Amino acid sequence: MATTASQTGKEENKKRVEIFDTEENLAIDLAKYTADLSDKFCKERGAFTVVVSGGSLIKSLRKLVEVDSIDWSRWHFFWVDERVVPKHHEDSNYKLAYDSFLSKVPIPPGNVYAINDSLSAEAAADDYETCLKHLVKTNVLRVSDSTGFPKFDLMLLGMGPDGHVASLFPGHGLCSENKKWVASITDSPKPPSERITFTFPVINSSAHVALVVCGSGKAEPVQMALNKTGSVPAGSVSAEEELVWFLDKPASSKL
Ligand SMILES: O=C(O)[C@H](O)[C@@H](O)[C@H](O)[C@H](O)COP(=O)(O)O
Repeated sequence: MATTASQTGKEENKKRVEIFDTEENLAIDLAKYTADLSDKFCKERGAFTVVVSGGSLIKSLRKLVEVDSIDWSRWHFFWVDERVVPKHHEDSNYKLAYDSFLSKVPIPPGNVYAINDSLSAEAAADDYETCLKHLVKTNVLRVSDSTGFPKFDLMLLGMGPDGHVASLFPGHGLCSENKKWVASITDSPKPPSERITFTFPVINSSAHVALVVCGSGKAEPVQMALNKTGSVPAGSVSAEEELVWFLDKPASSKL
């Protein structure tokens, strides 16, 4: 059972907060939310562009693999950030998503866009950006009319205990990067230190963003992000259609 903040009049334009008694119920609702958007975009444009983070978000996608109605052949799958390690390294977000999700659903392998793991962080970021620009040219990926940045249909993001999203960390200069679509970082405070990450203009040009946050250890940054009582990167996340926060009770305990 979820409590929607919009029922309490807290809804701001294009932002909704859903609070769940358990992570299990959150995962069930997240699967339905994602499947509904997949149906919508597959009907509207014959494709569905989905971006995931690493971390515990992938575990919360487990119920999605049980949804029979999804047309996986239309999915195009991306990462909002990735560690610059070999694809099958234990720190790889590709490996994390493959083992828990991609290996269980029939998304065409050519529609799964992993980084080129033979490149340096900087070259891998440029290479990923080139890949996105090609997908814009071939109309797989839309561009936002208002920002000119790529407009993914759905981003499914986690948030760190310091309020970071993707690999955009508090106080890091990358949080204000407003030209690049994909940037590299070599001093990530969360190991491993070398990563690539989408920038905020790309994240915030998404049609839909789901910020999935569980556990009492994140209650403080959730409160800071939602009540604007402090600046954490997650507080800067927005979406062109709708941003939905999926919280379990412990993560919402300071709201
Ligand atoms: O590559 C990464 O490290 C992730 O993309 C990162 O942004 C993650 O989403 C947060 O750190 C939350 O991770 P947890 O949910 O596991 O705390």
